Amino acid sequence: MSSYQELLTSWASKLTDYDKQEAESLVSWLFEHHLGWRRTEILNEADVNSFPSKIFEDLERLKTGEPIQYIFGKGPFYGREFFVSSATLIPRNETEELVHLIIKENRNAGLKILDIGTGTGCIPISLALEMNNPEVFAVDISEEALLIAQNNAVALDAKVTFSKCDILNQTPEVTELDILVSNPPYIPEQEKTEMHRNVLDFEPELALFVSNDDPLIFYRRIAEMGNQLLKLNGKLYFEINEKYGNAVASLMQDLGYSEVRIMKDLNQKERLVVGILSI
Ligand SMILES: C[S@@+](CC[C@H](N)C(=O)[O-])C[C@H]1O[C@@H](n2cnc3c(N)ncnc32)[C@H](O)[C@@H]1O
Repeated sequence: MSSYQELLTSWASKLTDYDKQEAESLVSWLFEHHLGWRRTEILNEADVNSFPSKIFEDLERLKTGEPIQYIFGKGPFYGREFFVSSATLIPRNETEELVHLIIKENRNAGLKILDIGTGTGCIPISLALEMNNPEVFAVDISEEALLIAQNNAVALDAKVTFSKCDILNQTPEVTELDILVSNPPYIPEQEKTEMHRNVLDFEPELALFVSNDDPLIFYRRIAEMGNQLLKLNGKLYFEINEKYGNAVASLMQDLGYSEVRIMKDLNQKERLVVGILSI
């Protein structure tokens, strides 16, 4: 028999890819998922022999650096659980901030919105459920991702129209938009070497990387498309690589967007750029 804290410490020490705090948080998530234990509960003793075998399998997967969201097949975003798969990015906290900003700044009813590169559908589904009766569309190049996004919309009872579109070569068939939003791939290939292996080995390359030669390719293409797809005074919201705030902002200004703002996330990193189409 071991105490909760002893087990937590001993299992966390096996997750050598993570710092102590991260590892303990992952193990406490494992305990909650498989055993219904909450971290706040004080358990005097636990009999490891009574644990379901799945928890040991999942611990082995965690040890390889596999993100816990892929192991469980779901992850939290803006107060809801979203299915994830190896074809989708795991929704991030920065993206919750993007969603929060859009909700806060757009209170009118019936706004027409398009999300480009939707992944799990976390952005359009959250907007569909939190905003005032919007009409929401979303596209992605990946059919597997679109299937997951569609499942999320059904499970969460959100009305979103999904379609397949390669936005580097096609234009979505949705016009007169009030809001265009995207968190596109934005990591130059050269940054791979600096990345943690739980991202590199498990998250889809298609969702993450752009060529070193043209890291802003998605931003330029989407901002250009915004000229056709947005209404006059429609808004473009981007999540960005913190290194490219000024470059994305000036590209937007050149393409006819005004009141362009670069905004910081809670970690004080430049993560969002917003502009209004004014030509
Ligand atoms: C950084 S992920 C963002 C996923 C999701 N919006 C989120 O914030 O969690 C970028 C998404 O863009 C999609 N994507 C990549 N290339 C694309 C293309 N040419 N056309 C459309 N979508 C693309 C990927 O499949 C991926 O789902």
